[in-house]
Amino acid sequence: MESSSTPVIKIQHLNHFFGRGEQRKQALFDINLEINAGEIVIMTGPSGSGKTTLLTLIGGLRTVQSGHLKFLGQELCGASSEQLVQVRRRAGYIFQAHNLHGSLTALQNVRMGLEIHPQYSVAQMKEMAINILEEVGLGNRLNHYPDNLSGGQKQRVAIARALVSHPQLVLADEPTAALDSKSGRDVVTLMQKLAKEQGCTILLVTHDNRILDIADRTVYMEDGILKSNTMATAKD
Ligand SMILES: Nc1ncnc2c1ncn2[C@@H]1O[C@H](COP(=O)(O)OP(=O)(O)OP(=O)(O)O)[C@@H](O)[C@H]1O
Repeated sequence: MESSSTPVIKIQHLNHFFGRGEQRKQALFDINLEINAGEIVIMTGPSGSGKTTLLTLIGGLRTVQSGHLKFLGQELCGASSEQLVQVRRRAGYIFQAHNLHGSLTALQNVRMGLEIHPQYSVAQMKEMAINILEEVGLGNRLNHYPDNLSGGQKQRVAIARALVSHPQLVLADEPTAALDSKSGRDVVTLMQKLAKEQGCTILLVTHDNRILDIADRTVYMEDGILKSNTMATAKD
């Protein structure tokens, strides 16, 4: 068991490269970052600055090549594929394009978020999926297919799917990009509320200046370098 003071994420001297030979290009340069349990951290920065690369490395979706990246004490540099699978089970993901399955209902999409967790029975999975869909305000849309939901509703299904298994870390990449201002705000407020209730940590990449105030801390990336790491001013 890791102690409660172990950061959820601890990154030291992380570098990342794409391509080989003459095409080889460095995308991340000596990244150092710690994220603590329960924090909401927003990552901003221009297009191409390395935000998605960093997010996918943290989530075990890409191989860590150089430096140290610990997820709940587990070193991901040199981790086996089985260890990476374990990491992915402990994180929830929300992307800009919600990535819902069009042929599955809202309820079935959310239940999928539990299918990699063998400890739950079919009945438990259904109950947990219904409960979280009710929490995100979609209790009356359980059997709707994504095509019959608005953008904001689809993103709420994606949030429900990411959070249904109570992950310790939620990684969100531009979750409001496809939404109008009001829906975008509603979606992040909901993420914030659920994360606080579940005690989970959120790392959210965004260009959306309207939602920066939900962060406990903002980190800024530029040209593959983590340029600033600022605590938010105290919220009332
Ligand atoms: N699969 C890849 N192969 C080669 N280069 C890549 C790959 N993915 C990203 N890159 C390069 O790495 C750099 C960082 O890209 P990344 O997608 O992480 O930036 P970003 O900050 O998330 O950008 P955006 O805000 O546009 O999503 C860019 O120069 C990009 O072209």
